[in-house]
Amino acid sequence: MLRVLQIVRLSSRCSSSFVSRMRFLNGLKQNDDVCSAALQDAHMFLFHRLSPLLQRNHQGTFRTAELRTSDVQSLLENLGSDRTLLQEAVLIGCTEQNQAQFCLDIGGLDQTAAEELCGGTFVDLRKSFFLLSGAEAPLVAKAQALLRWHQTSGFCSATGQPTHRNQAGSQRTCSSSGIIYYPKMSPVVIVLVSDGERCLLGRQATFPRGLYSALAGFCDMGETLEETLSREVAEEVGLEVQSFSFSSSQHWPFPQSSFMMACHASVSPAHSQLCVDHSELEDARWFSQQEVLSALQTPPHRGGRAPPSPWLPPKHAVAHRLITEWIQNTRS
Ligand SMILES: NC(=O)C1=CN([C@@H]2O[C@H](COP(=O)(O)OP(=O)(O)OC[C@H]3O[C@@H](n4cnc5c(N)ncnc54)[C@H](O)[C@@H]3O)[C@@H](O)[C@H]2O)C=CC1
Ligand SMILES: [Mg+2]
Repeated sequence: MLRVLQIVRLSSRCSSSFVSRMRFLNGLKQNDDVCSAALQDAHMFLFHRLSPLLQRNHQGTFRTAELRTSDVQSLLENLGSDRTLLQEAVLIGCTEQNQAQFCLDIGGLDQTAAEELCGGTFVDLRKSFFLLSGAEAPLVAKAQALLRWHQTSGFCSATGQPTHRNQAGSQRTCSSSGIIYYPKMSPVVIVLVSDGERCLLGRQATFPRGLYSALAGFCDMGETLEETLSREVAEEVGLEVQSFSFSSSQHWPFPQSSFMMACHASVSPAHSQLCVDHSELEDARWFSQQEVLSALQTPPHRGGRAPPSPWLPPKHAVAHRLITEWIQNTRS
């Protein structure tokens, strides 16, 4: 109990609300009692078999359903589940007012009944990620990644024995060996290559028709960011990078959690002849500023009619940010 009070006092004494929130969250991860107390009055993000619950408002835009712990408790009772399912909730963040945010997957319960009771729909993450705006999309992606990790990490890979989670869901421990497991992400470098005048975009055969994006590749064990970047560009399009700069990063939930590190890179215009590895990319091409600018100005493609060419990644993707930064930098 003393520890609980210390964490609450430590958080509330801090002058910066950001520092206070980070200390509060860290306290919840470290202390199961504090976390259990926070779970009793928290914001809850509901999932059904890893699809988040969304509601449509009067303007036709989508939001995550705003549920509190007490709403979820009533829902579980109405669906004939016992309240202990709530203990499977996973901590994902906290509001500006230091109110904890948790997610919970109720995949074992009746989906249609849950949707009727909540007035919403469970929407596949690939779709919901692009329907949501602002801070909601990354929060839902994070929640789904954590829920998926718990669903696939029930046993220790060294002993085969069950693992048990802490209350926050930030780690799992093997009941036999004591090995601690943490949620896993794969580091990926994504790079927009330019020759000064044009930028290089490529597409995999599995991309939707017309979609071109920046080059991307998983980091090999032991590689630095710059080594991955140079290797991927060499492997995929046969070019040698001269220089690069870091732009920003993003957690990307598809197909599984990746940590995307986004960079700009330049190659010499005298050595810009592409030699595409077609086992990795269906196509890769240089695009002029004008082509990229008009693709950026095309309204989002919603299916039906033919897609624009090139069709660029949506705003939530860090590839979109790289492309808009390149346009700004080359025009200024
Ligand atoms: N957020 C964004 O703007 C964008 C994100 N991406 C993401 O970047 C990621 C990497 O891009 P790719 O060109 O597919 O990578 P890639 O060029 O490294 O090729 C994928 C292949 O790498 C191998 N691989 C090595 N380590 C792996 C790991 N940890 N997980 C899975 N496969 C591994 C597999 O054989 C796989 O088929 C993809 O998951 C994709 O979704 C790609 C473009 C834009
Ligand atoms: Mg690649």
